[in-house]
Amino acid sequence: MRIDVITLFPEYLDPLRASLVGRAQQDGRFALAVHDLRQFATDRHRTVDDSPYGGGAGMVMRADVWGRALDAVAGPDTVLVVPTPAGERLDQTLAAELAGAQHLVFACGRYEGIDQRVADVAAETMAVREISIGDYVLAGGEVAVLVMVEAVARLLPGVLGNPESAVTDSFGAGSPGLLEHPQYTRPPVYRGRPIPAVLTSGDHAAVARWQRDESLRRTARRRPDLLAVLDADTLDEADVAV
Ligand SMILES: Nc1ccccc1-c1cnco1
Repeated sequence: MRIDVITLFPEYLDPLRASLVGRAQQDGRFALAVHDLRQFATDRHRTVDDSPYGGGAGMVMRADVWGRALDAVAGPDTVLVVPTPAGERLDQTLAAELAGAQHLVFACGRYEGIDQRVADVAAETMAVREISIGDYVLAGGEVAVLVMVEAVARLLPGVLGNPESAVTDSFGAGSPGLLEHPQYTRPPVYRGRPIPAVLTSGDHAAVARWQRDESLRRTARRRPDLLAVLDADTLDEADVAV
C-alpha cells in the first residue's frame, strides 16, 4: 500500500514516523509521502484559499490549487479520502475497507473546507470517500488523517505483533459491536484492590464467560447504541444484569 498526504502543515504528520506506524514503514508494510499543498499554488503570494461564494465566514480552499496537487499525486487506482465533519463516520468496518486499497491519498482541508468541485471532479476518475472521525470541530483534517492512518496501518499484514489484537480489541472482527472487557496485569493487588479472582482460577471457560459478560455489561452501560445492532442470540448468551 502507498499513502500520500497533502497538507498545508506537513510537520503535523511527523508522528506517523514514530512507533507502530513508523516501524511499519521501515519494514516496508506501506510507503508514506507527505506533500505541501502550497507548492501547487502558482501566484506570487502562494494563495490557497479565497472567500466563499454565497457569503459566510471564513475561507474556502481553492479547487485549482487542489486540482494540480491531485493531478501530481493521485491516479485511477487511488482512493481519495477527504476528512470532513460532513463525511460518513469512520468505524472499524470502514478502516478495514480502506486497508484493502492499493493507494490512499488524504486531502487535508483547513479553514471552512475544500471547494466541493475538487471531490466531484476526482470522483469522475477515482474512488472518493469523505470521512468524519466524529461529531466535533477540528482546525483541519491533519488530526483525522493521523487517526485514519493508524487505524488502517495496524490492519495491514505483518504490522501487528499479535494479529489476534485486530480481532479481540473493541470493535475488532472477533467481537463486532462489543466493547473490550477490562484488562488486568501484575501487581496482583494495587492500592488494596485485587484482580477479579476468576482470572487466576485456571478455569479457561469461566474466564471466557467472565470476559464476555464484562464486555456486554460495559457495552450496555457505555454504548447502549451498539447493543441495538447485536443479534438476539448474542444477547441471550449473556446472563448479565446490566
Ligand atoms: N472538523 C474538521 C475540520 C477539517 C477537516 C476535518 C474535520 C473533521 C473530520 N472528522 C471530524 O471533523
